[in-house]
Amino acid sequence: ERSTSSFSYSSYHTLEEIYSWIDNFVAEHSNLVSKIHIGNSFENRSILVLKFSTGGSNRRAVWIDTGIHSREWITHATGIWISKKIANTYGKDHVLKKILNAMDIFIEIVTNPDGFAFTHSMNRLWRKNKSSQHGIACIGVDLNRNWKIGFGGNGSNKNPCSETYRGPSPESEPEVAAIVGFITSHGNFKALISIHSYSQMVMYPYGHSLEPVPNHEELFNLAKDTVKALHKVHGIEYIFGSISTTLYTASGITVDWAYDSGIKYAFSFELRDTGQYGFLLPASQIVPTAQETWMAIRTIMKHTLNH
Ligand SMILES: O=C(NO)N[C@H](Cc1ccccc1)C(=O)O
Ligand SMILES: [Zn+2]
Repeated sequence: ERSTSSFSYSSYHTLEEIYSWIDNFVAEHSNLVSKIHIGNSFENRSILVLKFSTGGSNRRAVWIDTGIHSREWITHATGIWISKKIANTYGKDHVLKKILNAMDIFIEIVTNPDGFAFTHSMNRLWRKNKSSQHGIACIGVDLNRNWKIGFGGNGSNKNPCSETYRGPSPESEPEVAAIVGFITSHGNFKALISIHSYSQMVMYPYGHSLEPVPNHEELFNLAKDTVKALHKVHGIEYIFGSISTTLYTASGITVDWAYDSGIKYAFSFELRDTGQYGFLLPASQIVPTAQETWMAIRTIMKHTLNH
């Protein structure tokens, strides 16, 4: 379509529809939003990031990624809705105004484009990317096991047929290498939120070890405030804590790399629901889920701004 006004924020969309929405959205909000191409996927699709900035140069930055696991469709839909929310309200939401006067926000909506296309074409429950290796029959690497901190540890799998296959080496996957390159060369990211579904959780490092991170008390309290802000919107209950103690050991994950790279406010969300629909969350829950997730993200950004 020519504009985002005909785009339904309460529906799930294909890769093509999301990419054309991105172009329309940037065109309609060019004073605040720009599109950055940070790399290409294994199957050579563009990897795109939205940058929200009111000026300055190399300001402190917040990173948000959705869709690293392609079947988690509620996360892409949430990323789209939140992008529109930021553009629509940064002039009147005083907290958001303060955040954007001092920091930039980067949102990568389709973090695993090849896998996402595959969930529309062949397999709705595909999780991994679509990389292949000569002589190996099974396809795809779990992009939440390919990061270099903790790579190869317990909680990741060396079998290419596994859903948590870590890949041949750290950052072997272009979808991961693109983010590592971008965040590392930028050098001023202060917070990262990697968004998954489902289980309704707000979690922080480490996933690869039971050892608490140095600022674990601060992260515990911030996670508590975050789930409280989320609950206030529609009464949805989230649990929170470190990944390894709240869920299980997971190695080579996004937030452990981010934390180890100096991003002290690194979180992973698991959105709705708790298993009734799981990855097949009805489209009727997109807007409510995005509304409550926005208040959670806003809480973390506000804390980052003030610390
Ligand atoms: O896959 C999902 N949820 O979609 N989550 C689990 C647990 C998790 C979540 C966040 C960070 C690390 C680990 C996973 O195995 O990756
Ligand atoms: Zn996931």
